Amino acid sequence: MDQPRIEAAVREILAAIGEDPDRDGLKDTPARVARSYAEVFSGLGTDPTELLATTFDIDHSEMVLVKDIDFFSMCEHHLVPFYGLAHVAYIPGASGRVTGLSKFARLVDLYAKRPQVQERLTTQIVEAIEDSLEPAGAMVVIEGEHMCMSMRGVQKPGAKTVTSAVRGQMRDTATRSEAMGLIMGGKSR
Ligand SMILES: Nc1nc2c(ncn2[C@@H]2O[C@H](COP(=O)(O)OP(=O)(O)OP(=O)(O)O)[C@@H](O)[C@H]2O)c(=O)[nH]1
Ligand SMILES: [Zn+2]
Repeated sequence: MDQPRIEAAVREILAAIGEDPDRDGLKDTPARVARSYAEVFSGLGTDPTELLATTFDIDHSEMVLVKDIDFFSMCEHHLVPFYGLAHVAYIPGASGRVTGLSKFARLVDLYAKRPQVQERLTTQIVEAIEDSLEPAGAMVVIEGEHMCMSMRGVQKPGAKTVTSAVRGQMRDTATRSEAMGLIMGGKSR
């Protein structure tokens, strides 16, 4: 990431809104924002296949659900945060490939830490699971609150956007409603 370029751009924005970028409270802000963006956008250029490369042979052919994974992302339209909970479920496939549970949370972060829209975030996670684990089925559900809808614009704090992407056997009505029941029984922000 080009940190000096971010610093110059932030300095320019501060000047453009009528602030004095050299006043005491703001003089370190461009560098702080540059460091902060390096963190917030650290998912750019990272490869999900590496993340899901560690797999084990565990004899389990039923659904595995990792739910209530906190995420923070940045709306690509307004560059303000959207955040909430991601839920990831899959049914191991014929290959028997199963990965460590933490990898699903890492996968959510990998795609969240980019300029995003919630629909693409949802699809990218499910597709990475499909490609790497070749599961019999997979499902990702994301509940997000968008700051661009609360602090500005339409100003509706608390409005939640729910997106889902469902593949393979997870599309079966009974399996899908079992997963949704387990997900919705949990915490909600
Ligand atoms: N589909 C989708 N839309 C999003 C997401 N995040 C933000 N948006 C929407 O992107 C839209 C951008 O609309 P524009 O009309 O181009 O921009 P705007 O004038 O700032 O829109 P308002 O937010 O309505 O003030 C808005 O309706 C946002 O609510 C997302 O993850 N998915
Ligand atoms: Zn937005």
